[in-house]
Amino acid sequence: MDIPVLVVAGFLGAGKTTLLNHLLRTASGLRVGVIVNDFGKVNIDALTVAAQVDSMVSLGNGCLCCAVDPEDLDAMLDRLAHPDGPVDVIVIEASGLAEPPAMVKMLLASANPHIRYAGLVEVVDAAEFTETRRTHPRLDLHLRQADLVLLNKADRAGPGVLELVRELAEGTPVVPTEYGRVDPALLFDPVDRPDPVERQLSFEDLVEHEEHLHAGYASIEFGHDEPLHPLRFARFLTERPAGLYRMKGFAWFAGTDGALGVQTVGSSVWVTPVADAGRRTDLVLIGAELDAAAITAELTAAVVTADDTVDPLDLLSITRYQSSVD
Ligand SMILES: Nc1nc2c(ncn2[C@@H]2O[C@H](COP(=O)(O)OP(=O)(O)OP(=O)(O)O)[C@@H](O)[C@H]2O)c(=O)[nH]1
Repeated sequence: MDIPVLVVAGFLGAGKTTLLNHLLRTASGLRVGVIVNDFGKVNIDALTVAAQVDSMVSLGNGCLCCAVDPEDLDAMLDRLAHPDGPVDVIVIEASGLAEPPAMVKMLLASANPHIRYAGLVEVVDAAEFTETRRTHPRLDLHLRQADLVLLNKADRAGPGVLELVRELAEGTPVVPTEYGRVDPALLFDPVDRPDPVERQLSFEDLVEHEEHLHAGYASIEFGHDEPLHPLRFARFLTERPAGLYRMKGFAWFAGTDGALGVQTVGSSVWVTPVADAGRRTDLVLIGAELDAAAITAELTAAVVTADDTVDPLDLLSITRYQSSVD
C-alpha cells in the first residue's frame, strides 16, 4: 500500500511544529514519519519535535521550495517509505517561508513508487493574520491552494478573523484550532476533500513562483556556551530589533541547570521548560532586513561576565513568559 505524504505549510510561527507534535501524540496506532525543513543552519524544529516520532529526517538550512535539492528529498523519502518501511504516514513540515505549490510539485516529481501525495495543510496564525497579510498579500493565495486550512491560535483570534479567512480561502475548508489540536483522522483519512493532486495543480499553482515569501528574509544563528543574564536577555525580548519576526531555540540562564525553550512570533513570547536541556544557548532569528552584526552584539552583551551579579529573582523576568500549555 502506498504511504500517504502530507505537506504541512504555514507562515513563520503559525504552529506547524505544535501541530506535528499533537499528531505524534494522538495518531495512536499510526507510525508517523516526519521530514522537517527549517530556515537556518541550527534546525530547532528537528530538536523540538516530540521524541516519540517513529522516524525523523531533517532537511535543514534553506527553504524546501527552492534551496533543497529534489534528490535530497527523494533520499529522505526512500529512507522512510519502502514496503517494509518504518512508517505508515509521512508528514513534511515545510519551513515557514516556503511556497506550498513548489513543495507539492517536488513531491509529485519524486521517483519513489511507494508514496502517495495526501494533501496540503496550511496552518494560519489567527493572532497575527491581519498584520502578516498586510505585508504578505501572497498568503491569501496560499489559503486557496491548500486542501485544508487550520486557523490556529483560535484562543487569540481577533474579531472577524475566522470569517475573513473563510472568505479568502474560497471553499477550502477552514477549521479553527488551539495548539494544533485537530483530529488526526481529518488529516490522514480525508473523506470529503477533492483529490489533492487535481486541486493542487491548477494553472495558478503551476506558474513558477518568481515571488517568494522568503525574498528579503534572512536568518541569523546565535550560539554560546556561557549562560545569559536574565535581565539583559529580557530586555532583548521586550525591545526586539527592527524587522525581527521569529525567534526560536534554547536559552541558558545564569543560576539554572539547563536551557529553557524560547520562542517569539511577532510580539508574542513563549518560554517553556525543556527536558534534558543542555547548558548552552542556541537561537535562530528570522526577519526582514535584520542587522546581523548589531543583533549578535546585543545577544553577546546579554552573556554573563565575571563582573555580573545575578539575583535568583532576576529569572522571573524570563519565566513570566511561561504558560501552562506546552
Ligand atoms: N496562544 C497560542 N499559542 C500557540 C498556539 N499554537 C502554537 N502556539 C505557540 O506559537 C509558537 C510557535 O509555534 P510553532 O509550532 O513552533 O510554529 P511553527 O509554525 O512551527 O514555526 P516556524 O517553524 O518557525 O515557522 C510556539 O511558542 C507555540 O507554543 C495556539 O493555538 N495558541
